[in-house]
Amino acid sequence: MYNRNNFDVSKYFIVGPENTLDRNVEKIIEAVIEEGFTFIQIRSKVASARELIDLCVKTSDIIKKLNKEDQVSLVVNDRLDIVLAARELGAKVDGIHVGQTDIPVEVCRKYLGEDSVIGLSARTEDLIDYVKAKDTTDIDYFGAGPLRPSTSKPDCGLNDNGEIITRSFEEIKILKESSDIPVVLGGGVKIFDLKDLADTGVDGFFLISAISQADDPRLAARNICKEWEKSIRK
Ligand SMILES: Cc1ncc(COP(=O)(O)OP(=O)(O)O)c(N)n1
Ligand SMILES: Cc1ncsc1CCOP(=O)(O)O
Ligand SMILES: [Mg+2]
Repeated sequence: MYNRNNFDVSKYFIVGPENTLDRNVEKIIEAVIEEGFTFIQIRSKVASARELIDLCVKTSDIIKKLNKEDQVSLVVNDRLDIVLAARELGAKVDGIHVGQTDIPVEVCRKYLGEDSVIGLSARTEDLIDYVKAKDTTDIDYFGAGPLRPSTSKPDCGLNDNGEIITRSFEEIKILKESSDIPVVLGGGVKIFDLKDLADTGVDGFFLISAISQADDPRLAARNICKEWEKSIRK
């Protein structure tokens, strides 16, 4: 029922109510899906559990209404409880995205089941080591980055000295070549990065602000999808 055997991380939009400049989150999600995005992550560090569950149910309804349940996957950032609660209310939430300090992948797999999508993130250089040393059986894709400092996640790429370490396209290419599961890259990604990103061979990009803070999110999503498709075809 969930999309584990059939998901596309190529055009991956992350959003929560704190990202949209007070504009309606569902409307932006609907526009982004209509324009061609293939993967949606609900992520909020401020919304209540009820708000998150409600947003999951509404997003699942949008995907269903657009008849894209097989083409567009929906996951929740960090919150296993929200995935389970939204499913209980009938939403098709395909899985979860977790990072290094979140609920372990094995625990997510146990509660979500074999057909759920589970993404894991870490800094690009840590993932290069991770793929060599660890078992990736329960992980369906890697979220890596950042490419640039991210205003949506200011701690992304922060090292122990308080510096933001961004990743070069060359490192991203090395990660992609060493990984046996899909790699999606994000953190400060803008439309003008897509060609270089596509050239690294990564399976997709993820972003928040390039769409959620754009004057016209629908137009931004359309242009970003077109640019990615053009870039991977070259
Ligand atoms: C696709 C994707 N990649 C990376 C992240 C970051 O996850 P994490 O490091 O756990 O940080 P938070 O997003 O929880 O602040 C992500 N969410 N999605
Ligand atoms: C969730 C997340 N994880 C790593 S960077 C990031 C935020 C990306 O947002 P933006 O595209 O606005 O930099
Ligand atoms: Mg997390």
